[in-house]
Amino acid sequence: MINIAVLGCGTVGSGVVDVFFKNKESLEKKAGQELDLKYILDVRDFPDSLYADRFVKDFNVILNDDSVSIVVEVIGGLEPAHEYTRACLERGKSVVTSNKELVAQYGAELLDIAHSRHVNYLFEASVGGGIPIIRPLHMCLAANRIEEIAGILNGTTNFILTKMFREGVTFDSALALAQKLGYAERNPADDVEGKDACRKICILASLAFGSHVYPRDVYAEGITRITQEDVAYAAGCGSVIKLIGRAKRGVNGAPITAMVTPAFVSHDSQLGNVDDVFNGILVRGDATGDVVFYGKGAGKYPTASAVVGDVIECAKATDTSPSLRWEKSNGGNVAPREDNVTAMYLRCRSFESNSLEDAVELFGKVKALSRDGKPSNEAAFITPAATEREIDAACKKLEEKGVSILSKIRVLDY
Ligand SMILES: NC(=O)C1=CN([C@@H]2O[C@H](COP(=O)(O)OP(=O)(O)OC[C@H]3O[C@@H](n4cnc5c(N)ncnc54)[C@H](OP(=O)(O)O)[C@@H]3O)[C@@H](O)[C@H]2O)C=CC1
Ligand SMILES: N[C@@H](CC=O)C(=O)O
Repeated sequence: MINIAVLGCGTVGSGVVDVFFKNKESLEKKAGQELDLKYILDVRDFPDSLYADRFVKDFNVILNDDSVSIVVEVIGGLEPAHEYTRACLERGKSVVTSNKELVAQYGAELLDIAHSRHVNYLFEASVGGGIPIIRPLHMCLAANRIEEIAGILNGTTNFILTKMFREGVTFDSALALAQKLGYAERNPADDVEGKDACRKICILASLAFGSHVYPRDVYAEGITRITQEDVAYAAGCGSVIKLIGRAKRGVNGAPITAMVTPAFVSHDSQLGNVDDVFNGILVRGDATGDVVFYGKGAGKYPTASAVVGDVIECAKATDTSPSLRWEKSNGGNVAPREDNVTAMYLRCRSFESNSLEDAVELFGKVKALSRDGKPSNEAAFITPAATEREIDAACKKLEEKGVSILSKIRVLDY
């Protein structure tokens, strides 16, 4: 018999409890053992729960019970999740989590502790909600040298963008709905400012490239500045605007490129068709080429599915998974944003000069864009690919000529 404890009974935790009891019989068959969910830890009271007798408020009850060998941490945030996870691993308990903030900050350290105690620290649910991506990366795609990963990694922002620009819902209403549906982070600014997607690309980059990548080193921009006008220009050139997290291996030992930004992607591309709460993650391997993973990226049951899958994996494991690991680093392994090479969409307004003519002069051969109702003093165009340093310098010169830059969005070819 394997005893399990769940820390945190919110959206994901309550989903884990439901899925566990609903599918207990088949989970036991898959694990090859009897399983029980012995404790549920939360700060709140749940007197009406079917499982009220399993609730505890003192973490030490779980830590000190040697019959508990798998702990699910779905409290979220850094503390006390970090302290609890360390303590459990050090006591020889495997830990399963959906907490990407914790993995992105302390993943290398926690994986090292798990290895030293011959237990597992599994976090399939930390990226892509219900989509299998962590295990495919380090197991199914193990034959490959991963060159690049790019994806829509945040369900809340993809849901908001879809609601706003397909259905005309306001930003605030779309966000409120995402919160009601259990998609958003406790602080939804983490979603809309790109921090959540940043944590996820850091986890994927750490695993794919073998050295810990910290969120503080990765440039992240959210969706709050995207306007209806930008969406119209994107549509006019066969594109959609998506929040894309991406990471690319550096050539010949150079630092990796990683960032999270809104981007124009072709409407016909694999990522251009990913809408609502769905996520899509493209992995480029040297043997397999492009593989795309798609599914619900947030929500109670999709996320619980990934968590419970990891619980079964822990129950079956006889030792630590050797391939789920990366080296500790002090950071600094990501190239500065200015080195990134990209084409850029710019929307400008000018009252004094013809901004498009100035743009051509400054950027070279730009692609002019149009939209219905474009004011005569507005210009929108896509620059040729250049480093962001060069684009920043040209934008500065444009502004010196009296042109206001209203929008600046990267153009990607995924
Ligand atoms: N929601 C989603 O779709 C997804 C979430 N995640 C991640 O999963 C984690 C959990 O998310 P989610 O379930 O949405 O968050 P919730 O806020 O819904 O759940 C967290 C639960 O933990 C409780 N809690 C807070 N502090 C403690 C504590 N010290 N001890 C015990 N319990 C505590 C909270 O109680 P109280 O509310 O009273 O503070 C709440 O019930 C986060 O890391 C999140 O980023 C990952 C993938 C998808
Ligand atoms: N807030 C996150 C939840 C899942 O990771 C998201 O919207 O993607």
